[in-house]
Amino acid sequence: MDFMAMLREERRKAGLVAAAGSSKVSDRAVEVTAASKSKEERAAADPKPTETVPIDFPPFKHTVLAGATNAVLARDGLEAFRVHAASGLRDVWYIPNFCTVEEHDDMLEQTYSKAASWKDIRSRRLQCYREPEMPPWLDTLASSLVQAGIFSPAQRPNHALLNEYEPGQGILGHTDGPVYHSLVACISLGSPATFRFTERLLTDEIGVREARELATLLLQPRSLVVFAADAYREALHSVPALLEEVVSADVANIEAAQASVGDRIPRTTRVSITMRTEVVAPSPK
Ligand SMILES: O=C(O)CCC(=O)C(=O)O
Ligand SMILES: [Fe+2]
Repeated sequence: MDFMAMLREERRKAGLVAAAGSSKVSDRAVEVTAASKSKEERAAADPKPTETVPIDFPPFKHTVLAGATNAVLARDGLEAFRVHAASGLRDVWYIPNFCTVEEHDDMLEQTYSKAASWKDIRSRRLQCYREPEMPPWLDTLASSLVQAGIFSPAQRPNHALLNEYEPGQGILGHTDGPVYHSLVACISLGSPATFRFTERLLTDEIGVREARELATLLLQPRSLVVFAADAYREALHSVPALLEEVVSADVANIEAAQASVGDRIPRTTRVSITMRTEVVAPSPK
């Protein structure tokens, strides 16, 4: 498929992704709901919580992620990791080495374990989990994000979305929407990739003028990117569909990502884990 056709396809699919991201029940919950329909009907008068099915992931070897920068994070808070974008875009943080190599490999092993349930879309593959059906390893990640002070205990992430991108795949500019609190943390596994913020145009500006680029980041494996507030609400974020990254001078986190202008980095498979907090807890059906 040529690049323009791929973009058209991605645009068509973006609606489906948004729908998948905002649906109130996971695939597993749907299966459980369908299988126990008559039981549910009987239980209509009996407001017992719906039974959940344990997800049989292999044991996760870590109780908390212990990457080298976490000590700095615990001592100084997120401020030390703020991305200073020339556009003035605030509320984006880049944390290199958020997990160790061993933790990274363990998370990839969990991602590809037999218990994982993938949803295929044309432009990439997804796994989507939400409490109370979060696999133990993603629960550990949620705890680590609270321990690191990124999420407050009251807004512990209750939703995990895994995206797998093959070389040449990406995600078009989008916002994550009001379904979640306006704070996202995304850990990268496997390939490095560019992550870009662009201006969110008003309806009457679309097609009239080009959206401004607000910040380009290079996300290295084992890093965590966090964004919130205006970067969440007023900017679109995307991962360009590339076969190779060419690092330019406007990469806002070039030092923290330990890259140099002109570096060419071929894309391999990348898995991202996006952790968010749904505003309203899913109500048992
Ligand atoms: O893969 C990424 O880094 C971003 C994923 C993303 O934006 C999303 O799932 O909403
Ligand atoms: Fe997103």
